[in-house]
Amino acid sequence: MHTSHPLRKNRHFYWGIALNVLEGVLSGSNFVLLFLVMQRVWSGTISMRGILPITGALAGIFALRLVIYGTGYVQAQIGGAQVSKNVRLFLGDKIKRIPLFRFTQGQTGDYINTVTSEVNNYEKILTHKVGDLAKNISLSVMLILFAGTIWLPAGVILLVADLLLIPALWLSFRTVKKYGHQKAAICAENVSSIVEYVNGIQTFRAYGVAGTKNKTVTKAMKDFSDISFIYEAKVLPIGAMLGILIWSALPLIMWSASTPWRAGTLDTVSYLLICMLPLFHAKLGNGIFIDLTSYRNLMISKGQITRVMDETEEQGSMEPFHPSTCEITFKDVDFSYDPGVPVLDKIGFSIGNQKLTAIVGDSGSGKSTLLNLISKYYEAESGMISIGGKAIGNVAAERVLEQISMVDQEVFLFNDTVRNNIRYARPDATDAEIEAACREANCEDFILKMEKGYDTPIGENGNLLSGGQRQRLSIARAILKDSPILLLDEATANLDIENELAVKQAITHLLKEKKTVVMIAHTLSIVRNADAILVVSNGKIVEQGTHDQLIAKGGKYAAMWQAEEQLTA
Ligand SMILES: Nc1ncnc2c1ncn2[C@@H]1O[C@H](COP(=O)(O)OP(=O)(O)OP(=O)(O)O)[C@@H](O)[C@H]1O
Repeated sequence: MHTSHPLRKNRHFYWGIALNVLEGVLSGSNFVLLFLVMQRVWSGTISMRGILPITGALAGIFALRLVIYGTGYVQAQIGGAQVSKNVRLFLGDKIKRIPLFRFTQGQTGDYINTVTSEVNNYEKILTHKVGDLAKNISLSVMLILFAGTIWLPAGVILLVADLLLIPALWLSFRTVKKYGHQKAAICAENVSSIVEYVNGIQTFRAYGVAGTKNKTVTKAMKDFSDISFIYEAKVLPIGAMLGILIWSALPLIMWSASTPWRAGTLDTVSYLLICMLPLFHAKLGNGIFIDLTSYRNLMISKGQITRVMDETEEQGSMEPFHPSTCEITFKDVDFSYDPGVPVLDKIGFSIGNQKLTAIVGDSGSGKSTLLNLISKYYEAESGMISIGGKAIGNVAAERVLEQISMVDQEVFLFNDTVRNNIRYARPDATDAEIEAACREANCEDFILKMEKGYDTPIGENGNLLSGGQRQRLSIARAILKDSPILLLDEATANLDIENELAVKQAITHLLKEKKTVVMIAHTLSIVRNADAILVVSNGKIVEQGTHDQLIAKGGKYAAMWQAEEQLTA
């Protein structure tokens, strides 16, 4: 998709720099003209006719600088915007290939921060910093050369003053290295905590913890301002010391040039001018110091961008994956989210092709983890998972997911119309197909009651809908996708009776088609008619069979069944 590396600078950027250098040189030439005027004033040869060409030249240079500045600015902006557009496109594409589990490891804030702030920072380097540096450095060189031409030692003194930038930058770069990375890490945490706060605002408010949670966000922000303060406090003295040392070129030149001036080998105008130049030169030196320090700081952003660009991508072949059957087999599968804390322990079982298999077990026993592994949300540590006899370890998650529809507790909806939210399941579906799926999923009633029916926007993450309505929309998506495997996390317990019935009816419609269904059941009544039931406990399958077989066995399932019967009696 991208022919060159997205961070590569383009010709607009180089044009921007070249024009900035030219502008710096032209600003320097003002001093030459000033020198000529001062010489004439001093020698008393100033006349209107003599001053006119100089004023004309000054005006000409001013106009030229204006044009060059404008063009350079525009070129740098275009160049920077193009690079940041390419970087953002590249990162967007890249994020698609980063293994899904990375997004649950607190990386989301990091990615958002990289794609937004860090890319902005990098753009700032290209559009402003490098151009400013090019201009200030070329003007500084002009001043040194001009001072040196008038009286060589003055040029040497200014050059030595500029060389002081080397130790000063060495010190400031060390500070940037030490605190800049901390600053970047805290900034990413900041974004994570804000994203979490905004996403969870309803829950936080519902439980009255919006204030407490807000404190977490405020703390994250305070941490950021603290580290920024420490950083500035460390860099500031270096800059101040450098400023004083560069400025000392003024008394030094004034004093050392007074000897040739008194001896008459240096004329008064030259003496005055080389005494004035260090003032401008010192200001430039400080500017260069500040710009290079912040350039180095902004380069941390480039490092962050490169880190995301180089992240390990999802492994697995993108070849089409069409298993002949949809029998799902786990063989000796081990898995842990955190190293050393096993969640699944040498688990093995088979889910029949086009059969309804229910998974039951205690909370935290590993039921959702099984679905996470089938959908390649996570990878097994060892052992083999296969679909239709084909190991999915070597197949890209995208390809495996083409065979799977998921209906789980967390329904993600886009800030778009009802129709488009369903269409994501199958982009080429017709309106009639979408509406049919919604009818099957018991959604039609509430959709048609909405102001614009299927074309009603449902707000960010569908926050204009109830929990049951969201679940039914996710079932409609699964019906529309019509994939051969269906992974279902039945969670109707937190719905009101009306919604629970509507969702259960929708699930019954969903199960009408012959599919391989793996259903996590939180209530056992729903699994009575399953072809097979797997009972999970502590990351192991402890029992399996039909409802009747397991009841007859009188083990864990039978105990769970009895407990539920007593509860509903
Ligand atoms: N992203 C994660 N990171 C670390 N540990 C996790 C993660 N997700 C789940 N776990 C842990 O793995 C274990 C199994 O979790 P899992 O969600 O598979 O259980 P479950 O049987 O589906 O539970 P429930 O019925 O409550 O949904 C639990 O101890 C849980 O704390």
